[in-house]
This record gives sequence, structure tokens and C-alpha cells, in this order.
Amino acid sequence: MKKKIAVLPGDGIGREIASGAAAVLEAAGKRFGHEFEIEYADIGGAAIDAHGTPLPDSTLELARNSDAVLLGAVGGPKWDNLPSAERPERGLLAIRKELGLFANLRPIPSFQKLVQSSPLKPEIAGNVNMLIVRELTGGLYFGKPSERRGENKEVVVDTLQYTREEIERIVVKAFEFAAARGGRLTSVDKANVLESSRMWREIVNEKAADYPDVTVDHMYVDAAAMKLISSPGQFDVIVTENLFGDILSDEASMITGSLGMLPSASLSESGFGLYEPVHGSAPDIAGQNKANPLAMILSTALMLKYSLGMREEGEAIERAVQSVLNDGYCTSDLQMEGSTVVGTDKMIELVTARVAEESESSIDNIVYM
Ligand SMILES: NC(=O)c1ccc[n+]([C@@H]2O[C@H](COP(=O)([O-])OP(=O)(O)OC[C@H]3O[C@@H](n4cnc5c(N)ncnc54)[C@H](O)[C@@H]3O)[C@@H](O)[C@H]2O)c1
Ligand SMILES: CC(C)[C@H](C(=O)O)[C@@H](O)C(=O)O
Ligand SMILES: [Mg+2]
Repeated sequence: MKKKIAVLPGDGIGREIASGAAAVLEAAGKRFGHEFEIEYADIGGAAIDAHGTPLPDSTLELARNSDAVLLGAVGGPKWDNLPSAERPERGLLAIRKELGLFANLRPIPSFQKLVQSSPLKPEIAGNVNMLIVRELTGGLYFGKPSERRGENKEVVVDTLQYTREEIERIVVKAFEFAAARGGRLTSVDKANVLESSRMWREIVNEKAADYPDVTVDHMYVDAAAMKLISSPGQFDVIVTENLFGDILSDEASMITGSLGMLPSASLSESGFGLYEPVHGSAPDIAGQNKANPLAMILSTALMLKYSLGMREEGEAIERAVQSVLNDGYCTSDLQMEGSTVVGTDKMIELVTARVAEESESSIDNIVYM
């Protein structure tokens, strides 16, 4: 099969880990007989520097003409003093909006080998297989107005806006995933304060009638933040609005021991997908060959499975990651006792070599979908 993939490395460690995606694609292509045509384009700060805008038309055009998009990360101190509307992050928000990527899936499994790496107790960190379904193109990130007001510009406004349709489509998506997993759905909101959350809760209750096999509960976001640490194993599928999902997923990454382990998929109504790690451009370690490339590599696996109909190929990548970890290799963000700490390049090389070979080992419990 021939597929065209747009790779948008972005900034900081995004530039270092994007090569991991390209390498595993090449290895999977060779092993399974596919041709991946990879085309690179700028986004974020790199695009501001080269084209004067964080999302050039040419990048959007390339994304639209590709079968799927892989993205590293955007942002960094170099662009921190720009007005908010001109920052690298705007390029990311714009591509999500332009491509209609409203459903952001952030799976959080326990990696058995990494349990000791988690700050949580092993019996708590070791029994998790959660999916956070985050609304991605509405809420505070996109509400108008968002501005400074008043004579001295000392009044600030950000608007949390959702339409019924925007909430319905993400809630339905989450119910579908919960039903497919034979499981439970926890809707996370702040319905004791926010009007948007009250409508969110109303819609979840309405849609629940269509999914009698899914057990539904509601939780306030502050309590959910606490439960993610005290008893993450109680969650199956979580559905929540944009900002809550952003915060809760970084928090949940600590179950695995590192933000560098979490992949994500952002899907449109038609099933088109952009795949990116949950983490950012990590300016504190950029350029040092320290970044963990596994979130990017696992995002590539999700792309193969969800967007390209290549389940076997995606699972081969997940198995390769698992097998390299099981052999005791890790990057310095992970605290695995007795392990061999390797740099970004070496980790990419190790996983790529495993993808290239047949492997009989099972995937342990990385059950994304
Ligand atoms: N999707 C994205 O492009 C995205 C996501 C989050 C943040 N950002 C941007 O990234 C910049 C930096 O933000 P931040 O520092 O708050 O968040 P960050 O996610 O970049 O980093 C947070 C911490 O986690 C560590 N970390 C993150 N990814 C890692 C990896 N793969 N391997 C090892 N360690 C890793 C970093 O070193 C840092 O200590 C900001 O400009 C922010 O807006 C972009
Ligand atoms: C960089 C930022 C705009 C982005 C978000 O908040 O969506 C990031 O934190 C993420 O989680 O993808
Ligand atoms: Mg985030």
C-alpha cells in the first residue's frame, strides 16, 4: 500500500523526535511491504521564522493532501514575548480547527516495566488502562472575545463557549469508545459552577439512553484530579472539555512515569487524523539528545491503526517499544532501576531495529483500542 504522510516536526525536541517517526515508518514499510511517502513542513516557531506565520498555507495544504499528519511539538522561549495571537501555539490550534480535529484521544496504559518509574505506588500505577477523550476545538481556547479591555487594558476576558452540537459529537464519540471497550464512561466537568458544564452534563445524560451497556458517572474536575493520583484504576474512558482534558492528561502521564510516554490521536468527523505526543517542545532538554521519543513513536503506531487501516503494523511498533523497555533500555526521564539509559537517537535506533524484525512477544497490556 502507498500512503502519503505529512510530518510537521515543529520546535525544540519536536525536531529530534520527528526522526523517530520517520525511522519507524520506514522500518514498518520495509517489513510489511508498504510505501510511505513522507513530506516535511514547518509549523509553530519554525514556521514563524521561515514564513512569518505559525501555520503557513502550504503546511495546511500539505496536511489536507496527505493520508495522515504526524506532529512533533511547537513553542519555545524564543517566541515567548510574541502577543498571544501570534505565538507558535496558535499554529497548533489553527491546524486542529482547520482540519476539524475535535476528538483528541489520549490513551494511558500501565507499562509494567515502568511501574517503578511512576511516583505512584506500584500497586496503584500498575493497574491502569484509561482513555481520556478530550474535546479539542472548542471551549476557552477558541471562545471570542479573548482580549484585554479597559482604559489601561487591565481587565482580561477569555470566553468558554460551546454549542450543543460541539458537545454532542464529542460525547457520542466517547460513548462509542466506551461501548467498544465494554466499559465505563466518566464525564468530567465543573457543573457546580459553570453553565457550560451544566449543558455538558445534560447532554451526557441524554446520550446515555442510546448506550445502555455503558455505565456512566459524572465527576467534578477537582475531584477527578485527585482520583487520578489516588485510584487511577477506577477510570476507563474519561470525556471532558478542552482545558480540563489538557491538564488532566499531563497529570495522568505520571502514571506511566513520564510525559514522554503518552501518544495522542486527534480525529475529525470523517476519521482524518493528526497524531502527536501529549508533551510539548521541552526547551529545558532540547538539543541535548535526551528527549524520550516513545510518545512520538507510539503516536505513529496509533496513526497506522486508526487512520491507515494498518493494525498489525501499528501493533508491531507497540510491541517493539514494549520489548526495548523490557530489555531494560530507557531515556533519562524514566527512573528504571538497573536500566541502561540511552539518548534519543539510540532509543530510536533500538525501536526501529525491533520493528524491522519479526517478534513473537505479546504486547503485555498496551491495549489502546
Ligand atoms: N503539542 C504541543 O505542541 C505542545 C504541548 C505542550 C506544550 N507545548 C509548548 O511547549 C513549550 C514548553 O512547555 P512546557 O515546558 O510547559 O511543557 P513540555 O511538555 O514541553 O515539558 C514539560 C516537562 O516535561 C519534560 N518532557 C516533555 N516531553 C519530554 C520527553 N519527550 N522526554 C523527556 N522529557 C520530556 C520537559 O523536559 C519538561 O521538564 C511551550 O511553548 C508550550 O506551549 C506544546
Ligand atoms: C501547546 C498547547 C496549545 C496544547 C494544548 O493545550 O492543547 C498542548 O498543551 C497539548 O496538550 O496539546
Ligand atoms: Mg497540554
